[in-house]
Amino acid sequence: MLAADAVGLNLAEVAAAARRRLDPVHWDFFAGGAGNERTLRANEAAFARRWLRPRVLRAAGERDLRLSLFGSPVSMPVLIAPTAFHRLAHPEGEVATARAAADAGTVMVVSMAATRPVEEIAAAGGPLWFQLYPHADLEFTATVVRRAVAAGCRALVVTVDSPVFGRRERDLRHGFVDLPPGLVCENMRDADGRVRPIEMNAGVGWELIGALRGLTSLPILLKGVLHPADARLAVEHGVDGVLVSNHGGRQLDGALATLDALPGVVAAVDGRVPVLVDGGLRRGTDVLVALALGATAVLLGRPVLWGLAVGGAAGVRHVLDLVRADLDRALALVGVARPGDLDADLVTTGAPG
Ligand SMILES: Cc1cc2nc3c(=O)[nH]c(=O)nc-3n(C[C@H](O)[C@H](O)[C@H](O)COP(=O)(O)O)c2cc1C
Ligand SMILES: O=C(O)C(=O)c1ccccc1
Repeated sequence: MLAADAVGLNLAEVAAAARRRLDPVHWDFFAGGAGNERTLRANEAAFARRWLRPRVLRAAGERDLRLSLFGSPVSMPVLIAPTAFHRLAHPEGEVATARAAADAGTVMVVSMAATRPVEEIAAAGGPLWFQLYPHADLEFTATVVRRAVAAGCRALVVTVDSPVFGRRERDLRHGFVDLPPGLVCENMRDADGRVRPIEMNAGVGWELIGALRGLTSLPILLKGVLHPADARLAVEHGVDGVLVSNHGGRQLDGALATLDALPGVVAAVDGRVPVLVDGGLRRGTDVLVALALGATAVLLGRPVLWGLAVGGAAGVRHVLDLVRADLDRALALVGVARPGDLDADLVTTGAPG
């Protein structure tokens, strides 16, 4: 274990420690967002606008954070979001992240842009889900999906907020356009073993869901839904879960904060499938607010990268442990034992009433 004071008492301190260690170009790649980074800032700011209105004398007793998601048992409703290029943060890359997820008893969503082969990531422990960018070449997509399934991934997370790549000015300033020599997207190999470039696909429509259904019987989650109408369409097309996300502010700058999008999506889905959310969660109390507003679970993106940069698997574990302890304490303080028992009336914007 890492000494807490060497890594940070909270995620902001872990971020500061990571910043001291990382190449500034890589820090900016991880930390940055699209355009003016309005959406990047809005994700965190949305939590700061919510206030908790705890209940007292509820005799809630010991907390129990466990739940099961699409057949994967998890020790808490906090998962690891798919993020690209973990070897820029630590030489062991995604394998270290997976070991921490397994130790903490949660799901790691493996990015299609991972820098370690999915088989090696899976050998470090599970459960894993696999994130997919819809590729124009369905045969190539099929190759990638078959490989992820064979490695043991238990769900597909299809990212739909990226018909084109967001414009990230920090990366443009640095001229950071690709992985350094020696690192590749190991899971982008086609049937001949050649590494394909990550491609965005602006030509894809709702027929994608049916096409993916033809490739696998795994649960399919749609990542990057903000509009209630799309949430409704997703359910009508038979997706198994909806992930409210604006890609951590890295795609459409000006997109609303995910916490502000969440209630509309939750209402549209109306309990038919689980709704997950990511973006700007930095405290157990943020997790609590997202769950109270209707999320079944949340995902962490950048904080996991900060932990990885600071201490490899132990650093990621530290991040997950901090959030778990913080969530447990926050639940006790609002008088709730199980995340599923949280209610929206525990959260207010501070308006009178
Ligand atoms: C460096 C970085 C790389 C990312 N790579 C991917 C990716 O490959 N696929 C994807 O669906 N989302 C990707 N995301 C978005 C995350 O899955 C997630 O939506 C976002 O980071 C959540 O916000 P947070 O970082 O504020 O927790 C990436 C985010 C970051 C910061
Ligand atoms: O999705 C991202 O945000 C991201 O940064 C990325 C970078 C390279 C390949 C794929 C995704």
